[in-house]
Amino acid sequence: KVYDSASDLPSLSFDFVIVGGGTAGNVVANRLTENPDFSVLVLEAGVSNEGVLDSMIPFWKFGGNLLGPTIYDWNYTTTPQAGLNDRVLDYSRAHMLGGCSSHNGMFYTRGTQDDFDRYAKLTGDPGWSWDAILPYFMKNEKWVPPADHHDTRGQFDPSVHGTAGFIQTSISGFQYPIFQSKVLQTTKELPDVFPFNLDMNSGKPLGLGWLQYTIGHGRRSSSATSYLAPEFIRRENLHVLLHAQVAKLVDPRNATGTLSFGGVQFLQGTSQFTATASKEIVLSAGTVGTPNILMHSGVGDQGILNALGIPTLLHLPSVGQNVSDQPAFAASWAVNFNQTMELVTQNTTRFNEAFAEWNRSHTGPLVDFSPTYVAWLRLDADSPIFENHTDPSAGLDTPHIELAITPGVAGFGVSEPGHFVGAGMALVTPISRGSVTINSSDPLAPPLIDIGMLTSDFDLFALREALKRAQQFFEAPVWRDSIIGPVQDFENITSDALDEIIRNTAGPSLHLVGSAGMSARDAPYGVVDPDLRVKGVEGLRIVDASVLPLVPSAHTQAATYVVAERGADLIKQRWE
Ligand SMILES: Cc1cc2nc3c(=O)[nH]c(=O)nc-3n(C[C@H](O)[C@H](O)[C@H](O)COP(=O)(O)OP(=O)(O)OC[C@H]3O[C@@H](n4cnc5c(N)ncnc54)[C@H](O)[C@@H]3O)c2cc1C
Repeated sequence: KVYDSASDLPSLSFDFVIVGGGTAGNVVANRLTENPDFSVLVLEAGVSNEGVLDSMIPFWKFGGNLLGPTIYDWNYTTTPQAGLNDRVLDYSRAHMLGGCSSHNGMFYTRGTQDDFDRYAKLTGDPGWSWDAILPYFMKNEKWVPPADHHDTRGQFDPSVHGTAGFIQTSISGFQYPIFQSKVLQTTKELPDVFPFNLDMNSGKPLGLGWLQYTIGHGRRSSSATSYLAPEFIRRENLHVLLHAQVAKLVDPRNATGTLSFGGVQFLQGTSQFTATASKEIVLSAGTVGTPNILMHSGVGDQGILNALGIPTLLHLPSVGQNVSDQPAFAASWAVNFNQTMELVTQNTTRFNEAFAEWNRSHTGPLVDFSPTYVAWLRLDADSPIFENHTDPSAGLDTPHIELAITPGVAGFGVSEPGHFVGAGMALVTPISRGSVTINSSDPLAPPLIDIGMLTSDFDLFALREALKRAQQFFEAPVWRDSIIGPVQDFENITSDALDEIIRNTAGPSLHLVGSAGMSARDAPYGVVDPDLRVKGVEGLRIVDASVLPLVPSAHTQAATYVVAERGADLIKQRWE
């Protein structure tokens, strides 16, 4: 059941308390309550996703309405980013059931075999390898036909997808035929740079292929709509409390010589409550929320905690450190055909028609976030940057660069009239690192989010290369008759001027990971062991994107879902 008020809960004592009803937390809640003997409380600070149209309609303009400042977002900002000319950026984290899966861009990209094999190596646990994790991708996924039921043969590889899982995935369900044929023709004209890849979720994504989304039947599929669907939320042993912000873990004990916590303190309005877990507390508050709670509970770097007068219960200096996100920017080109997203974004009548169609049948131009192909590319092996930097990618089948090719303006900042094609460019293997830390002893004060963006010259170099590849893409012969010109002239500027443009316009992909990274059991760094148990604490696990020690070369929700599916299995193995 979902509750709005703590006073309606049947009790404040459960077997498991999960902090955060987000992308990962709801997976764990569902899986644990498959066992009728386990009682579970989920504490979610945010609001319900129920009936929130902006969360249901995939088209980017709707999800965009949920980003800050709104009640659906924590409305965080970063610290001034030195690599971005000291700009302070909005840093969105969802404040609603389903977490970021309720308001993200829905790209469904798993990362590479190399990424997961590297997690296995770093943790010393083969259970995190690609082969061991693949069944969890399958368990999470329910592949469905696109909204328009077009023939998808040759657009994906069914053998690498799950059809009986929870999160619905599909290919774009609205067609832009001129754009599509040109994109596919480009893979034929420039096969060395942009070879066609049938399925970017096979573990080997290099090349260009059809993007897959966490969208089913024209609607967003989130951890809230799936793992907390009515048939699950009905379970007698599952309790989800909204508007419940966890302040810290309380009632520390040391009876067995190892630290444990008796309860979780949370606030609803001005009232304070403590929920207890007889088996385990699971932190699933995300890469920003989880380290924040740990530090306010006295688990973190002693120096930071001492300075704020927070008693250190466990000196764990890696808490909140080593975070990374993928820097991104965008470029667009004006075109002379009108089959682009601007058909609806720049024409109110058509937009209203599309909205009416979506309401009627969940079909039409609003069924995709921004119908897209993605090219996953490596930097040239002989790039001069490798003279000073070791390749940060996990292996030779892992991309450095992502180009999201869209039938419309990319970056969403351009409002001039016309029709466009665009490239969203990201560096998916950043070297720059940042931190999530605190500068107040008040658990309700926002944490300090320093994403360290573009502090490595490797990252800047890679973004410059990404732009070159995007230019190369739209210079292929097939585009010649249709490109009118770039929205921003990157051709006739110096490389210093280009760096300035990047530093002034690049932003985060919002794929933050690493603030509670997993490491090998005996490693002198890291926050959780390969079983996701907080090192040095009994009865406390972390199951969310914060445990990924390095960002996968992809968008991060799919990796978060498999962390959650495996995390739930690890917890069950301990208690069943
Ligand atoms: C705008 C945006 C677009 C994105 N686009 C994509 C995309 O297209 N594809 C993709 O793969 N990834 C995307 N991502 C990233 C991806 O969504 C996240 O990596 C992933 O969802 C993180 O899951 P999580 O479970 O770690 O955290 P979350 O989903 O953020 O869940 C954490 C939950 O904990 C709650 N919480 C936090 N603190 C507390 C507290 N103190 N007490 C109680 N509850 C608390 C939060 O309200 C939230 O519901 C995007 C992210 C954003 C923000």
